[in-house]
Amino acid sequence: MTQPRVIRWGIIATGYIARTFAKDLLVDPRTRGVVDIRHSVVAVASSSSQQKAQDFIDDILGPGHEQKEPCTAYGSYDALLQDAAVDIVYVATPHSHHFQVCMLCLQKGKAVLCEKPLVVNAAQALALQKQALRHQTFLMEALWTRCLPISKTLRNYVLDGAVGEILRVSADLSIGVVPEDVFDPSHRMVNKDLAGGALLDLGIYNLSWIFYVLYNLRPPGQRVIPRVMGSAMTLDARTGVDEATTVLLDFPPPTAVQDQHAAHAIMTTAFRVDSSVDSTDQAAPTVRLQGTRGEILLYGPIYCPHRLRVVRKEQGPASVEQHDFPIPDGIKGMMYEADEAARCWVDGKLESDVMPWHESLAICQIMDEVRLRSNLTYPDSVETTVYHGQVD
Ligand SMILES: NC(=O)C1=CN([C@@H]2O[C@H](COP(=O)(O)OP(=O)(O)OC[C@H]3O[C@@H](n4cnc5c(N)ncnc54)[C@H](OP(=O)(O)O)[C@@H]3O)[C@@H](O)[C@H]2O)C=CC1
Ligand SMILES: O=C1OC[C@@H](O)[C@H](O)[C@H]1O
Repeated sequence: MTQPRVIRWGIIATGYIARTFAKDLLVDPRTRGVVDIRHSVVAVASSSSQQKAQDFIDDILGPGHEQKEPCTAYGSYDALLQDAAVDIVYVATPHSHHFQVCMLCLQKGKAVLCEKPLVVNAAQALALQKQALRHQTFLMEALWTRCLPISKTLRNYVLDGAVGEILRVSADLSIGVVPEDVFDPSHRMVNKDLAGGALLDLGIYNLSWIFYVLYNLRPPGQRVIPRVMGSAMTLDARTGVDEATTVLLDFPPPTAVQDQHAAHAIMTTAFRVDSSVDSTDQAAPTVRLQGTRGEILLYGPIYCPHRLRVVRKEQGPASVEQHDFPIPDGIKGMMYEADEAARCWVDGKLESDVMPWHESLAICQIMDEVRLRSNLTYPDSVETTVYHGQVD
């Protein structure tokens, strides 16, 4: 049997999600039926200190781990990018730093999987994509939800026309916290200097689901960028980022296609209310796709829904199909996006069809317009498209 191709990852930043991602990365790929590739963490960089990177390595590769490849700790992001052993870099800094760090990675010829949102605005997304093209280097927004098995199941139902033409999508991600109690003003979730706020941090998932169904899964000639028809944004009194955002989108029918209708989408995201306060089986769906012949419903937090139901209206109650997607203890599910990025890189692709550049760009354009309507801006140093050529 052929040996799996080993993908050598460099991890940039050592916070919460970097640790979670690295742990998922090291789960034996055969446990999910993957035999063509295997992931290895060969370098970790912290902007704070080399010791912080070393502590991270000691944690993820501590006793019980079988990785054969050595892993180096770096005290700067730049130093990691000089390491020839690194094939692909996972960027896990706050939003404010994605643009500069990714530009640097691409300049050094390193493939990049960057945490969501890819960048802070559409101009930055375009500049980054030009940089990837110039250096012929892979770039992907780490929208992990798109790569989960539940998304593939949903994709098949939509493409099979299981519920007819989908005319409305609604998605909610609301986390039910009192921001003043749980987020210090310096916390990345509410800090303007780190490009915090509900829209960029949470609303990106809602937009991703909406775009997946009403854009990505349509044939290329039928993809239309939606119009923002309305939005409401409540700004955090302490820091000025948004703590609640609602957006109404209109996807006009493509002019070249007869008998196709407009589709509407509604996204809601908020800190103070919960997507569902009901933790029983009766909880409301968090993503709802309404079609001409029925609906597809997702349950659980929209970044990782655990249940999918398909309800076909003309066949009565017996037509309900349900699929559950339990995630094993100790795993979040981020290895699926790593598999996707790794395979694209092995195949010499610059982008992934699952999360293509034009879609990351289109989603940034929507977020820009929503922010513009409510006058939410980030500091110039965060919104800039001027690449400094280095990262502090
Ligand atoms: N996919 C998912 O489910 C999730 C994704 N995310 C995304 O991951 C990214 C990081 O989030 P998260 O890990 O929660 O954030 P953390 O605050 O836990 O970690 C961010 C890390 O970035 C580095 N960093 C560099 N500059 C700064 C700075 N000025 N202020 C703070 N940290 C800095 C630090 O690492 P060091 O000191 O080592 O350089 C820090 O530990 C965001 O894009 C977020 O949207 C977050 C949570 C869940
Ligand atoms: O990406 C995310 O998903 C889960 C949320 O709790 C987190 O704040 C966010 O960054």
